[in-house]
Amino acid sequence: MDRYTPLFVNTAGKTCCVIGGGRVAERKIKGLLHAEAHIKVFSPEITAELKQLHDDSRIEWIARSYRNGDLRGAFLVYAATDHVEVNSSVVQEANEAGILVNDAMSSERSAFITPSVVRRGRLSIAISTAGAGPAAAAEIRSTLEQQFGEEYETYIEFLHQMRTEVKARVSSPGHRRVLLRQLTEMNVLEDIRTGQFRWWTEEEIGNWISRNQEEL
Ligand SMILES: C[C@@]1(CC(=O)O)C2=NC(=C\c3[nH]c(c(CCC(=O)O)c3CC(=O)O)Cc3[nH]c(c(CC(=O)O)c3CCC(=O)O)/C=C3\N/C(=C\2)[C@@H](CCC(=O)O)[C@]3(C)CC(=O)O)/[C@H]1CCC(=O)O
Ligand SMILES: NC(=O)c1ccc[n+]([C@@H]2O[C@H](COP(=O)([O-])OP(=O)(O)OC[C@H]3O[C@@H](n4cnc5c(N)ncnc54)[C@H](O)[C@@H]3O)[C@@H](O)[C@H]2O)c1
Repeated sequence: MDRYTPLFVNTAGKTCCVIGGGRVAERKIKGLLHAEAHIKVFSPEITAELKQLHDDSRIEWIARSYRNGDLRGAFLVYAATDHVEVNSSVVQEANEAGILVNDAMSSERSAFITPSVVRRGRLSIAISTAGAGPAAAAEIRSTLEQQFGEEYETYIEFLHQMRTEVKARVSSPGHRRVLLRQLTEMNVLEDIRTGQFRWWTEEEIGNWISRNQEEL
């Protein structure tokens, strides 16, 4: 398969099962933890870092090999063992139960694939090569990380704050659209980069909205 539908899935509080506890499983788990999923790991052994997460009660660990039935109640499933037959059984159970599954050994068997991700607060840029070259995806991530620096976290948070206020205070969709477009035309990113940015108070936001609305 060479064409996929990109999605951003809300996994907060949802049970996600990971079969296997090696380096690859650890990477998938860190991504899931970032998105506040409830993680159940089935694996006889796990990495030191996963052991620490388990000791800190951040993940659930079932310290044994995978058994048919383990996926009951799962929202998403990741097969990340080093045994192709185990991964295939996991995929089969998930498919029969209608649960979306990722097989770290095969994009062909996977219902979804894991992208490489640039994270800047609310901004996520996900990259996939449709399984053709995961290392290339990671390299492209590195390039994009240079282009989209840490300043984007503040920038996007500012836009979010302003958009929330505009939505609350301006009822006309046409006016909202014009105001929101004006926001992206301001030099906020440059101000953040040069250390001149400061957060606006609620009063300042209100004044900006009134001033700009008068001009519409
Ligand atoms: C992006 C990333 C996300 C993540 O895992 O979080 C990810 N792989 C990453 C790294 C990576 N993977 C591999 C290497 C070693 C170098 C090499 O072989 O190239 C490295 C580099 C490294 O480890 O540094 C080997 C590898 N990967 C897969 C196979 C099996 C196969 O292709 O059949 C094999 C061969 C195994 C073997 O030969 O034994 C399969 C998949 N890997 C995917 C994702 C999915 C496709 C993504 C896409 O569409 O591009 C897919 C299909 C399934 C999935 O896992 O969802 C993450 C980078 C994160 C980052 O740094 O940003
Ligand atoms: N998708 C990717 O990003 C990617 C990257 C590199 C490698 N891979 C593939 O993923 C596989 C796993 O890589 P790794 O580096 O994490 O390997 P690893 O050997 O470090 O980890 C394998 C894990 O699977 C567990 N396991 C083995 N049999 C099991 C079973 N029956 N039930 C539950 N858990 C079981 C082991 O205890 C171990 O924790 C590799 O063999 C390779 O084919 C995928």
